[in-house]
Amino acid sequence: MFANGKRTFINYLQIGTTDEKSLEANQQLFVSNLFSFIGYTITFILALNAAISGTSMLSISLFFASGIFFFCHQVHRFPKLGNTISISKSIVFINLLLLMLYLVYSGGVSNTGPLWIYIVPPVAFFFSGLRKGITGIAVFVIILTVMLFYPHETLLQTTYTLEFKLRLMLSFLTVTLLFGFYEYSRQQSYNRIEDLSHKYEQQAMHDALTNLPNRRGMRVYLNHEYNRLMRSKEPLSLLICDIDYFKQVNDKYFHDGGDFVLQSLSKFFIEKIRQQDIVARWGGEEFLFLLPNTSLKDAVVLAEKIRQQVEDHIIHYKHNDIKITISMGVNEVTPNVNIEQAINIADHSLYAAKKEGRNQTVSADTMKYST
Ligand SMILES: Nc1nc2c(ncn2[C@@H]2O[C@H](COP(=O)(O)OP(=O)(O)OP(=O)(O)O)[C@@H](O)[C@H]2O)c(=O)[nH]1
Repeated sequence: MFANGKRTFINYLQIGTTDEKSLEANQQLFVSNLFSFIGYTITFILALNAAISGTSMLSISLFFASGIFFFCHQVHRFPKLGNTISISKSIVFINLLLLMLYLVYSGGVSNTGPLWIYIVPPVAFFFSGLRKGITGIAVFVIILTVMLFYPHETLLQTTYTLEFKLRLMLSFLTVTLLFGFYEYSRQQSYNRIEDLSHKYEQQAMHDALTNLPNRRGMRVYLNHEYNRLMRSKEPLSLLICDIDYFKQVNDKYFHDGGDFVLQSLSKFFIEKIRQQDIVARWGGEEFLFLLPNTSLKDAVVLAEKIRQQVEDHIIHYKHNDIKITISMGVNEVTPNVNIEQAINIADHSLYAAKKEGRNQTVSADTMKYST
């Protein structure tokens, strides 16, 4: 029973949250709903209290404010209105400021109205962030100062002692400063976490040795280009490349020498491809090229060009001149096969190139293009 009530209440506070929205947006919505809920509940109780005390103007104002807070919660039921989080946050904040100003102006019940103004700084910073929050609070402080210190209290319906007014302003500014500092530290931590998460995401998508995208990173590009192919029907080709007898490079120049060859070959590939092409380290000494807007025929021409240039290229490593060759398998991706099948077909072509004697390109249409 209690658990059911709790679930219903949480569901009520989750009005407007959807799976399509980001976690952060849903969290903001939840807190905004919670704030609206607290806002309309408390103002409603205060309104009743004011009505019982006979302060009808205050009671009407509080009922009105309560209604607006309630609207801010319910507005998320109407997504057609647009960005309901932004609408709700703005209205809640303006409503709160006006209500606080009215409480100071009227004195509220037994002149205790000004005690509520300390709600303003946390709400301002939560809803608007540091900069906009400070601006909102500055506007509030200016209006408040004018109201409180205007000669002969013309702008007040009640009277406060000068001591009270000075202490109210001073304590309000202190609370603002503390919340501002808290918000600043929170934002700094958030930015740091976001930078770190971006950095780790990049690391997870890239190969540490060559700095090329790794399998995981390449999958993102592959899916993106495959989806584009399905929409635009523009040609898309894959080229899979493997270094020949790489084990011998490792045996002769040790693992560091092998690593150096992988690094310089990666740089070499980057120089040879167009800006829209992607090359990834697909395995140990295997590279996968993704060539958008490229037909099978053009991909074979490019593969042959690269293969030839690698053959002619000399890698200088610790006074050694290292020469390597590569084998290539080429395939064009078509809408009737999925990306995995397309890679497999390119892999089979590579296997055929190896079997035929290496240092050559084999196209998926099984034609051999060079020796
Ligand atoms: N230095 C270095 N070597 C690697 C790395 N990843 C894989 N290798 C080596 O690459 C070699 C691949 O050897 P094989 O699969 O026998 O292939 P291969 O010698 O290139 O012969 P073929 O591919 O048949 O032409 C192995 O010795 C692996 O240890 C790496 O990151 N650095």
